[in-house]
Amino acid sequence: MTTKMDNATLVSGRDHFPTASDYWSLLKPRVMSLVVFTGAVGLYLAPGTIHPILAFTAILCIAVGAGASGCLNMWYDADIDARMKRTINRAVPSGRVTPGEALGFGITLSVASVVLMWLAINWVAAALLALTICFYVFVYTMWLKRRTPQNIVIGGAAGAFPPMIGWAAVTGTVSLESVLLFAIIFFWTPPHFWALSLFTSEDYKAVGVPMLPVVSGERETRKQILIYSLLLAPLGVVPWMIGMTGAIYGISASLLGLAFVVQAWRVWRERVEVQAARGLFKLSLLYLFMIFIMLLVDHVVGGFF
Ligand code: HEM
Ligand SMILES: CC(C)=CCC/C(C)=C/CC/C(C)=C/COP(=O)(O)OP(=O)(O)O
Repeated sequence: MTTKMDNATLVSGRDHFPTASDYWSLLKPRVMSLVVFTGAVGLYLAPGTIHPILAFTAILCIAVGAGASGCLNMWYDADIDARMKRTINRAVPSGRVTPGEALGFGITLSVASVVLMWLAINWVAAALLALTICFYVFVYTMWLKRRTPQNIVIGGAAGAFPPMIGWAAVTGTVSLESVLLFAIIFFWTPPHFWALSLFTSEDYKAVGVPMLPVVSGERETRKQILIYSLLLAPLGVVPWMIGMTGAIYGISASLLGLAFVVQAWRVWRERVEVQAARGLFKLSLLYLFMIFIMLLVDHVVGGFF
């Protein structure tokens, strides 16, 4: 008896058609949820008003554009993802989605998100979204990731744009406040990623990706993590200092910054101890989430006084 799967194999030469969940996984949904959240907060904080349906559309465009760029990243990196423990089960290297399907999906969603942002919102937000997608795909993924240990610092800028996109969706402009939100994520990204790379550097080494611990060693990475954390902590408080937020945010950001520096210091002192690095990676996610939550809370509560 011929089963459904046998028929599929006969027709296509493969034993598995991609499911909706395979396509969903191409959007890197967990990572992108925080990206989209920072974009939504940028939109909410921006001065001015936007119709709720347009606000929803703008956030949807950021989500789809972010997911699409993650998909193109996984299409391009399928060769190295297939040789790393952390990524071997991704949809393309495991064969659940063909490279052609991933490429088509990523391009279609990228173009759709930018065009919709342009038509429904404004050209500044659309241009910033297009720039972000191109930065992640061309500058980070295709150019810097495999060439320099500064890949994260320069290429990581892509992940910092979403609040500026959200802000521009309301105002049609780029302003000091939105650049400040960009800067916070920009300085957050190196410690976020290098903490992780301290305990996954063997993978990167095996596939020849020049992440900082692979090229400059663990000690230098721990030093760089501490330096960026010392820059990030005060930067996180600047929105309060320039009067963009109130004390609720200012005090929260100070405490979060302090916790970040203390953990970065532990990573620096405890050398090969992976627990501290794992702790810093987790704290980095909590830090960024809480910073943006507190921006929201401060804005909402501040509005009552
Ligand atoms: C070049 C910049 C960045 C690099 C290289 C990077 C790298 C990574 C890696 C390798 C992971 C592990 C995820 C996995 O297992 O697939 C991760 C996790 C994560 N990253 Fe980043 N990241 C960057 C920027 C960002 C940005 C800008 C955000 C959000 C604003 C972000 C949010 C997250 C989240 C939420 C997770 C946890 C996902 C989970 O629980 O599986 N990352 N990051
Ligand atoms: C709106 C918009 C377009 C947003 C894009 C946001 C963005 C660039 C986020 C970067 C997030 C990320 C997971 C980078 C890791 O790439 P990697 O290839 O080093 O990680 P991997 O090894 O897990 O694939």
